Amino acid sequence: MSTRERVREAKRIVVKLGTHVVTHDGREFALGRVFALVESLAQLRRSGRDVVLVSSGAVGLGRRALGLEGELSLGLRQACAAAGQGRLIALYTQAFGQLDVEVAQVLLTQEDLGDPDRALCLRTTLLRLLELGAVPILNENDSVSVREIVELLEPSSTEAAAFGDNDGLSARVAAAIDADLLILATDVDGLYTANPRTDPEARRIPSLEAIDAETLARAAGSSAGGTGGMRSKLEAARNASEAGVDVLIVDGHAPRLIERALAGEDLGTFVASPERPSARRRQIALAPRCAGALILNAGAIAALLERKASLLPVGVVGIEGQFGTGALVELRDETGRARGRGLVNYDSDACRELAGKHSREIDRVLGWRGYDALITRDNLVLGDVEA
Ligand SMILES: Nc1ncnc2c1ncn2[C@@H]1O[C@H](COP(=O)(O)OP(=O)(O)O)[C@@H](O)[C@H]1O
Ligand SMILES: N[C@@H](CCC(=O)OP(=O)(O)O)C(=O)O
Repeated sequence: MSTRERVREAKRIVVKLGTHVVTHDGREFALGRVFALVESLAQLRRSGRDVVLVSSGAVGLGRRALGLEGELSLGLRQACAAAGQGRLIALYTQAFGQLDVEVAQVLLTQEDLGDPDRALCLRTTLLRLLELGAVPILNENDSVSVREIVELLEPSSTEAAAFGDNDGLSARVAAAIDADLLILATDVDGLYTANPRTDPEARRIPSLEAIDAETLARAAGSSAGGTGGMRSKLEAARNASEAGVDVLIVDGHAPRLIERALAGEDLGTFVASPERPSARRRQIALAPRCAGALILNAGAIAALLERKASLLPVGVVGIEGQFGTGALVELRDETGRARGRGLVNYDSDACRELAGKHSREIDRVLGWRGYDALITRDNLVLGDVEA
């Protein structure tokens, strides 16, 4: 599957908005920009995709509310985060609520993500929220976070550097919930050959196969008020892609950013995950049982085997069982022989309505439109797998 197709087909998406996307100058809420992004994300959610938002901005909003100017000590930053976080989530709750999408706040520390029990609780909480149609909104729990204290005490320690900010947090969350795509929205449209604010010759790098020491060396410095800088985005991108998540670094100020990114437009820097197909294939092949079955005609079987195509509704002649979106189903030919397995993009009722139809009819048949395929290529495993 090409880069563009992978982005287009992403079903579970984590979007991280940096301080300079959420605010003007690190303190004033960027109402128009954020509400436009909320509209796009609500639309994604309503189209059946899972959306998790990681939003910075608490310190900036709190700083404004408390009337604080200039450099802030760690204690004051933590106090600002406490004052700003409530305002931030209130704005999101209002905005998503106007579009009939519920939100749920989760505040995290790096310790939460490092502890297996707490990480499992987090995964379960997020997956339940997604099943319920909500958009979880995450931020680091700055007021109790010891990360920055570690950084202050040991500024050069590699451990301190490994404790990222919301870039690192969003990468770990994306990995924990098996997200397909992580969008890091910042104030620059991707990684450049050098910092574009200081080097007018710098050129954008549209995609990266691997993030090595040379790539990391290109990224230094953050904009005033942000904490991570491009380097922390690249480290986050490396961690996420190693865990099977594709990553897109984009300019959060660009109009209709989410729609254009998901349409496959060349917008920022794309970091493809080399792991994804095999990790996903293993998961599908090894799952103990299927929730139902799709019966395919000969043309569909040939398309899957010979053209490595996704499974379109037009090639499906029957459905067995009741299952939800994302369930694992068996694929059988018309003689009843098992030919593979896959994770379905539609529930069994929708599959029954769509069977035998052309993908262009999905809107008309269902009254809404998700994916063109019933099972996308990445979520298919063909050949002998246990039924
Ligand atoms: N090679 C590079 N390419 C792009 N941006 C870079 C590069 N090196 C450093 N930067 C800086 O990284 C900044 C983005 O990081 P940051 O300010 O932390 O964003 P955010 O607040 O969204 O997390 C850019 O504004 C830019 O000045
Ligand atoms: N947790 C902090 C943001 C920390 C952070 O990661 O900032 P940024 O690098 O701008 O995404 C806040 O809400 O202000």
